[in-house]
Amino acid sequence: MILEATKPDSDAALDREFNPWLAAEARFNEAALLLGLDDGLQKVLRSPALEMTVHIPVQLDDGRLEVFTGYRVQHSLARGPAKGGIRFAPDVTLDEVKALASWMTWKCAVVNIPFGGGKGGVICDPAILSQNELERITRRYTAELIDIIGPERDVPAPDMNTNEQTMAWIMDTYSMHKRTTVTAVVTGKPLNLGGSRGRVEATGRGCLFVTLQALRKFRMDPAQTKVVVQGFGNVGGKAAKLMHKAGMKVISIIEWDGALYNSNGIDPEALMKYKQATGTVVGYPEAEAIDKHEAMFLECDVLVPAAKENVIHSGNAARIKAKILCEGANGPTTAVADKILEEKGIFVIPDILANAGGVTVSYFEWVQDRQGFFWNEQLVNGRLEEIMVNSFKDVVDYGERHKVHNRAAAYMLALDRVAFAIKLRGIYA
Ligand SMILES: NC(=O)C1=CN([C@@H]2O[C@H](COP(=O)(O)OP(=O)(O)OC[C@H]3O[C@@H](n4cnc5c(N)ncnc54)[C@H](O)[C@@H]3O)[C@@H](O)[C@H]2O)C=CC1
Ligand SMILES: O=C(O)CCC(=O)C(=O)O
Repeated sequence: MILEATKPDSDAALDREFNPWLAAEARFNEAALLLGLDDGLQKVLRSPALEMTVHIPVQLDDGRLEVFTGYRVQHSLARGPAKGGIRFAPDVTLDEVKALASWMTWKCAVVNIPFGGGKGGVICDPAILSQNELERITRRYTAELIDIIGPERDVPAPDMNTNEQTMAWIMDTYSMHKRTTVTAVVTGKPLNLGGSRGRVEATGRGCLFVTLQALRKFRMDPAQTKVVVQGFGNVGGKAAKLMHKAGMKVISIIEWDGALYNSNGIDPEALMKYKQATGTVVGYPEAEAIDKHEAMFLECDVLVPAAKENVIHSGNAARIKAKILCEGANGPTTAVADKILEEKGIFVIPDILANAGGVTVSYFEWVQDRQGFFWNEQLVNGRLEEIMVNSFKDVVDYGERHKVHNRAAAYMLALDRVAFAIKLRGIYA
């Protein structure tokens, strides 16, 4: 929601600013220029390797036949199989999936795991579909992708409105076609179907690890740290829970239908129980209701946008008061807003670093499936912490060395790693 008073000048400017593919390109261009990446490599990295659109006929519960449109984009395979989630939402577009796929390429490179980037989406509204309808959509979508996915090719995972159950259906459909059980075709599966311990909390836990590093850098005490979280789903819900456990005060939670405030801190586990019971955070008795459009601009130390793209834009970035922005969502900040945040001196932990805990534990899941040997949660979390802490240090040190902000540093580091792999493989000769 953009407030009328803060709308950018024209609808065309707004469209440009909010188009995720153009936003991804703007960040790519900035990093490529700073790196002095040659034109040929820029061309290779600029466009996705593969864009697939499928139209999926599915019978609805009432007998009607409906056709749903789905996408899978593989942006780069230079460093390994494509990796990235699948989202179900009514407003999915090919440009959005392309942007998300390219962000996966850079994200996997930032945390230095052996994957390229991919992403998928199906235009549908899970809120009005039954479980049976969702299962039929998922299975038919998977069947259409059979030739392009696989443990060595492209390994999907959950994203918005998809979950362990969706991954189980994908694994089963793929396995039926291959006539053997192939657990490593997707990650984010249920534990007893080849899932990894720690995956459900991994993205939020990764947000915690990088936030703790930022607090340490600025000599801030977690016990004195006030946090605002937007989006109380997988990423935001777990990040809030783990930050609360680490001693921080989660003073506000913002959801699509309302926001909550308590200056003494909200207990995210109690709120999650309330949300599971009622379907909403609205009406939670241990916090006061506040304006959901204003909550992001509260005085706080850490803001965690963990809902969707483009929530921080040219019309509102100047109003952010947080000292640290930990981007749990993909693309929550527009490229134009980057400059405003930089001028304000806000320390941004960019999405391709901040939310990389999810794909990191997905990598661990893929490894465990292929080994047929499963790790305990302590080992998963310990290895995740090591990767997130080292990656934070890599990005921040790189930025300080090259005198660029953290997002540019993360992109430069990632582009450099992917370009190096391309050169080594000799694709670019
Ligand atoms: N699930 C994962 O492992 C990863 C997810 N992400 C990104 O994190 C973001 C959130 O993903 P998940 O938590 O998985 O999705 P989710 O569907 O579990 O949670 C999203 C939450 O945001 C809320 N929300 C939607 N619109 C909102 C609005 N306008 N204001 C406030 N809240 C709103 C929803 O009600 C929901 O509770 C997405 O950008 C996703 O791409 C990034 C890395 C990994
Ligand atoms: O776990 C994965 O493989 C991908 C998660 C994802 O889609 C993301 O990081 O945006």
